[in-house]
Amino acid sequence: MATLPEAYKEIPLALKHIIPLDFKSIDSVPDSHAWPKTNINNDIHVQSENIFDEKSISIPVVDLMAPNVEETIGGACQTWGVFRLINHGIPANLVEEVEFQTARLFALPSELKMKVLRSPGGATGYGAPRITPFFPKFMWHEGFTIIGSPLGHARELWPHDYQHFCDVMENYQKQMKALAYKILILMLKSIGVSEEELNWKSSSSSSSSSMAAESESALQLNSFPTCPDPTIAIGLADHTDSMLFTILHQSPTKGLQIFKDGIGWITVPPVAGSFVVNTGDLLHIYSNGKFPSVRHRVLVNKDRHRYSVGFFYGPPSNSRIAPLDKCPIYRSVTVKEFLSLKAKYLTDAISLMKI
Ligand SMILES: C=C1C[C@]23C[C@@]1(O)CC[C@H]2[C@@]12CCC[C@@](C)(C(=O)O1)[C@H]2[C@@H]3C(=O)O
Ligand SMILES: O=C(O)CCC(=O)C(=O)O
Ligand SMILES: [Fe+2]
Repeated sequence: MATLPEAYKEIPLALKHIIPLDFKSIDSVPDSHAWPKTNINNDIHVQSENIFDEKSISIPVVDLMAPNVEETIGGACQTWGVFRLINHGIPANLVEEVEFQTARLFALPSELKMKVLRSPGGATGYGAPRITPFFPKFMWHEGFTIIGSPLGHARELWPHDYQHFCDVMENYQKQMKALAYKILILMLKSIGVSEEELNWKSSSSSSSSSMAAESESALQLNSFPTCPDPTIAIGLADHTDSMLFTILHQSPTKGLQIFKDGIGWITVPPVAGSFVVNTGDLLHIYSNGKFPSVRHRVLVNKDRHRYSVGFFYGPPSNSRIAPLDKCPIYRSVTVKEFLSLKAKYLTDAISLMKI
């Protein structure tokens, strides 16, 4: 039974922080969504006026079938917090279907999408990013979160035609879960931890079985509509993801950027057939700081509506994670507890965990 939604119940959001703008009816950026230019342009790598040549800086590539995969994953997580995953085994037609269904959902009229609005203490459904209350301006984004079956919401959206959407999203989550487990084991092996040493247990579970069977995940469909003035709007503001790691598919329009110390913002363009995997806060704690969660953001585009699909993978929310190290620098924490801290303190949540 998924308990992730329970983790959000205690942290209700105001409706103004959940309801996205009706982007279809907009022909200029309203003040509520207009960010001071410096917030977006003071960084090294922005849109087309780049100081850096995009081709000269690229993130590491991890080939899941390569013999040295463990080493490349470890290196990428340690120095970048992000890598491009190839040879992952997820069928291209499934990914295409997911993207198609994502575009189909966001193309619905705003009144219909509002029928499946995330509730203030809810985790699933349509809405603005959870990080919205932390920023002075709103983001150029609408999302739809799925945890487990999207049946209830899909029925509301398409009363006579919901099954295919559900089949595609459920199949994708199932395949992503298996892929995520493989990635996790490789990440841990690279820091000398074996599959048997995975040390979290769901408090409701009587067995001491490892993560293979016990995990919780969320599928986040992201929509970044075309924007009349991308120089003053932001798709997703600077953030780190909360779970262990995220496996991301991007539609063929760039927008994602990661922040690298000493360099600045680096664009991570979409490459057909690959996923982008990025480290999250729980992995940061679990690896005792060896794999820091990576800061990233999303820029928007004047002519192309961009979509992305993130699979957020983590331990069960009632389980406790403790750093895998003889000298832990972070205290142990339940996933639920960490998500509440993140909802209250955002970027400071990790430092609050320091011993
Ligand atoms: C498990 C989750 C991670 C996430 C919150 C969520 O319940 C599903 C949506 C995820 C997302 C996607 C956009 C950025 C983000 C910070 C947000 O507001 O919602 C992440 C959340 C997260 O990683 O904390
Ligand atoms: O759209 C993207 O490329 C990234 C989305 C993202 O950061 C997220 O869903 O947390
Ligand atoms: Fe993210």
